[in-house]
Amino acid sequence: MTNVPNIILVGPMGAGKTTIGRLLSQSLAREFYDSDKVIEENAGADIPWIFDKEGEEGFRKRETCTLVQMLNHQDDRIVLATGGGIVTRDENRKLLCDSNALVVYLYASVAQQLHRTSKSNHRPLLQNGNPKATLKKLFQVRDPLYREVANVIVETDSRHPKSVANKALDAIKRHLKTEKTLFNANVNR
Ligand SMILES: Nc1ncnc2c1ncn2[C@@H]1O[C@H](COP(=O)(O)OP(=O)(O)O)[C@@H](O)[C@H]1O
Ligand SMILES: O=C(O)C1=C[C@@H](OP(=O)(O)O)[C@@H](O)[C@H](O)C1
Ligand SMILES: [Mg+2]
Repeated sequence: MTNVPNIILVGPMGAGKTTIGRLLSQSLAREFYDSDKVIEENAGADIPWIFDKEGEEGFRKRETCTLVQMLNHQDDRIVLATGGGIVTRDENRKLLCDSNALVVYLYASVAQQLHRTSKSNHRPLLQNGNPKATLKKLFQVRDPLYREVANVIVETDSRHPKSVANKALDAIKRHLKTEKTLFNANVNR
């Protein structure tokens, strides 16, 4: 599938962006990047450390720089998994919408987000207070923002990662086919 543009995955914590992104990159024989990992490599420190020393604002600045860096990537087309908060800055949403990338929103219910994030402690926003209430609050604010930037939405609840990756690939192909049909219809008008 050489005609598939850069693929960028957005969605809440625990939607499976990192996991599905890696699987998609293998299916498409592409480089895989995770914006959180790139931020950590650039900073020489992990995300909990960045939140602790620079606050969320410091992390968001680094996240925007990383998004710009990844969108300017000169190599072959890539698959990029983002962090769940990438859509919170207007600037980032504009970057995503103005890019040629195909943006996939991996949807997960709050119950699934909670279940899938409960096994790890590397997400600073879920370390204090009530994780369920936090995820619910974030989802209310962010779900419309994910929808605003997405070309394709893939539901991930009660599915194995491999079937979600296959479902995403099918949805991407369908989207590209529709775009091509619309383009041809306009050209032949
Ligand atoms: N579709 C899925 N079904 C079951 N578990 C999943 C699914 N997608 C991801 N997971 C698991 O959920 C956890 C969080 O996934 P991750 O890819 O880190 O999410 P994100 O990057 O969106 O925060 C991991 O343990 C992963 O193995
Ligand atoms: O939702 C968020 O604001 C965040 C999500 C995390 O990434 P994942 O969505 O991959 O967990 C990471 O970027 C950071 O902890 C903040
Ligand atoms: Mg991730």
